[in-house]
Amino acid sequence: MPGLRATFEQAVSKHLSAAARLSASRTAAESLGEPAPEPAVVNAESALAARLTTAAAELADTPGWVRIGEGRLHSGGFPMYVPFLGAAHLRLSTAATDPRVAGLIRSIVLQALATHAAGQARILAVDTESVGATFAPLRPLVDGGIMNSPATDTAGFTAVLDQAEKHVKAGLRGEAGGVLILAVASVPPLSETVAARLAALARSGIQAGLYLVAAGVDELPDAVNITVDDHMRVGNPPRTPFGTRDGLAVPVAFDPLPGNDYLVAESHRLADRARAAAELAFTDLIPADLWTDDPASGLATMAGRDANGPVVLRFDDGTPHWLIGGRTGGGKTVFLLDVLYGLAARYSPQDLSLFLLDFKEGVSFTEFTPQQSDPSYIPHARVVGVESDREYGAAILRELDAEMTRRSVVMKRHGVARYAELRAHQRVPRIVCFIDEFQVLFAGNDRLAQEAAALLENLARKGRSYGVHLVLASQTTSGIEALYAKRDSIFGQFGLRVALPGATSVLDPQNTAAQGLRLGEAVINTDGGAVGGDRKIRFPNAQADPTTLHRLRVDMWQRRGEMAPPTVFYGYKPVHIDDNMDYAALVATDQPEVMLGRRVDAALNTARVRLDGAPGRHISIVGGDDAGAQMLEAATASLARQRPSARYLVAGLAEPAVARRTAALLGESATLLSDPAAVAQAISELAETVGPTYLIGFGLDVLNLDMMGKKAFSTVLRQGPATGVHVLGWWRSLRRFTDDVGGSQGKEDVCYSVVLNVPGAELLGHFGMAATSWQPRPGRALLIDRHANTQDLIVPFTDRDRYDDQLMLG
Ligand SMILES: Nc1ncnc2c1ncn2[C@@H]1O[C@H](COP(=O)(O)OP(=O)(O)OP(=O)(O)O)[C@@H](O)[C@H]1O
Repeated sequence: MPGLRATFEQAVSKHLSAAARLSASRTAAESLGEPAPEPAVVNAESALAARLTTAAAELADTPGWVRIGEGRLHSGGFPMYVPFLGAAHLRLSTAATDPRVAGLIRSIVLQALATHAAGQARILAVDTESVGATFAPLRPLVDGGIMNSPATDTAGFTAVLDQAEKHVKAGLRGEAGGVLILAVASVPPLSETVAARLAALARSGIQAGLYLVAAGVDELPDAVNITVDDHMRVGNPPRTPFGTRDGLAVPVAFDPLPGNDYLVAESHRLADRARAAAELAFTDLIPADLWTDDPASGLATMAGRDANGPVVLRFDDGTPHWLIGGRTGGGKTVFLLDVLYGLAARYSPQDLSLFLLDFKEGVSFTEFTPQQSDPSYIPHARVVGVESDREYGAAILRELDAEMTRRSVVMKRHGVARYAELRAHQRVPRIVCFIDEFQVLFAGNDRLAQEAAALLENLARKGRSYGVHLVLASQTTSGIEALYAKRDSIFGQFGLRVALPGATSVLDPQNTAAQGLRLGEAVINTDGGAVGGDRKIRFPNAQADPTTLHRLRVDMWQRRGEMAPPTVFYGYKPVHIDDNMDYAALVATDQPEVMLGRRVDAALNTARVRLDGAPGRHISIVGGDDAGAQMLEAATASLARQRPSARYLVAGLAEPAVARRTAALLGESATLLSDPAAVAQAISELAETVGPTYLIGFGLDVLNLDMMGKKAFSTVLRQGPATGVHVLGWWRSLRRFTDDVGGSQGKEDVCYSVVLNVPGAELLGHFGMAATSWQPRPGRALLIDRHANTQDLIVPFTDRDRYDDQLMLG
């Protein structure tokens, strides 16, 4: 029987130690009924030995074979290996309540892990009759995430069967990564149902990457049967090269039990190895070729890996929006960089747009904007807002909402209903809008909060059809709960949850998967946070590899073509008129538009108001904040460029230094008046003047005009614009301003007001209801246009130094 001989040789080749090899081969030949090799036939024996040595070397590192003990031959022993992973299950007739069997199971588990590539094999342990004692020395495997906490009761055993079945199902679909070993050290008497489940697992396991080593069970299909009494006997292994019908002819002695220290140390080694293997490098997340993926059916990027392999996160119909939670310092910035670089590398800027908003000092988006020190940036970014105002957030949401409307019009025209179909007609990008500390949008529970909630809800509901995706993140429980409390219906749209260390409420309250997460780990749940839908991943630290990051960014930036840089809003930065492109472009005109600052709208337009001949064309700046003086200076500078030959009367009643600077800027066309009486006199003359003349009033509240003065001022305000006379004045008190314009009768005579640090409630009398939600804050102003009936948040033009000082102090 040459086949039998060959197979036995193969088995033996695996089993023999170098020392035993020659004598074992002689015995092997005997056991096959062949004539024992003549001691004299040294040449033949040497030839066999050489063949065995070669074969053994080839097989030495073959994963899957495990040593169970020492095969006993007449003339000595040899290491006894049996085929396991990749070939068969193992059934031991006695449970691990027999310490020798317990030792064997531990040994098999460790060998199975050791002969597989790190991270490629995992253990599901069951030990109901010894309360898990069999696996106790292997505890580091549990901590390393490659073994479960052993099931010690029937319920636990059932749960393990569920998991094994899940693995088999995934394996049969070709989706399971790695090998799963179901190590049953002991079980309670099996009910018929449970026995049938175990048998079914065994039958389908081998083709699906599940292997059982089961002790104390009566039957197991496709298993190498090992009968235990004084020693072991290896029964007929199925589908293996082991030959005889009765199994292997040699008895097998148990190996001596290794010490606990060895088991613990080996478990640590394997766990560490698995951890190291689970560690992806940032470069593993980035595809070899840039911008080759098609966004039609969704966006996908690799975020990290778990024991089953790489974990890919998607924006698609199943998980159109994501919700991320984690404490400060929990790794959110790093996780986001992984994801955003991953996406940006896969999809071109024509196929993916990024809108990035941050409402508190959190994630910084320097990678997405040109910096002075590094002009390269990720060209997918369309909007970047850092420490943004709620108003800016709402403006961006409105912009996205409008984009959905635009897309819906095109889709209707083509009679299609899905983004993928729209792409067949028009190459519009998918949009990912990331909002950090999104709950700030809802703060205040005012009109703006309601609008933001409604916009978010609409985007969350309809976004998937139009290729618009939201990623909301928060560091606080209350942040996440704010979303839930706002509209339950929004919460449900966030199918993909990412829990980073310290995350509390992104997962279902019953779901404890995020407990004990460490930095660099996250729980990914694609089932809306429900228990059981979790994958615990490790993600690489993008910041640890700045060189690669930079190279990738420069590469993308150089390919950006016509792609314009994003609109950038740094909420904490002052804006200076000298940096404003519109200011730089001003030319002389008799229809001047005075520039006051930057609007907090999606396009971050310059805030400008027209000073033409229509009634009310004056500007009041109201509030004690000395930003008022600086804004007036900037406004005057913008006016001077358009009206270089006009007359300017500069009243320096407050902030005299700024007033002087302003007069100096205007040159010969300016008259600086520092005395209230002189200013009052000038006003009465203005009432008779024909323009173009501008009164630039620093601290008009000082005037305290008498009856005549008030009358003259009213005349200037009411009739001035028609004759080319306009007032640009700063009042440090609202009361003085309303008084100077003649109370409610004069309200309409000044149609533009910029309110600084005057609380909204105080504005009611003069400006009406709409302005009362104004909350004064440094670096912001409310621009009220009475005639257009608008109130808009602006960042007023101020001096650079002032805010630099403040920032340094802060
Ligand atoms: N995957 C990782 N591997 C190793 N270290 C990490 C990983 N992710 C984060 N870290 C470490 O944790 C630190 C904090 O991470 P990160 O800045 O991303 O947190 P954050 O949640 O954004 O914090 P904050 O909101 O306070 O800025 C990083 O500087 C880094 O040292």
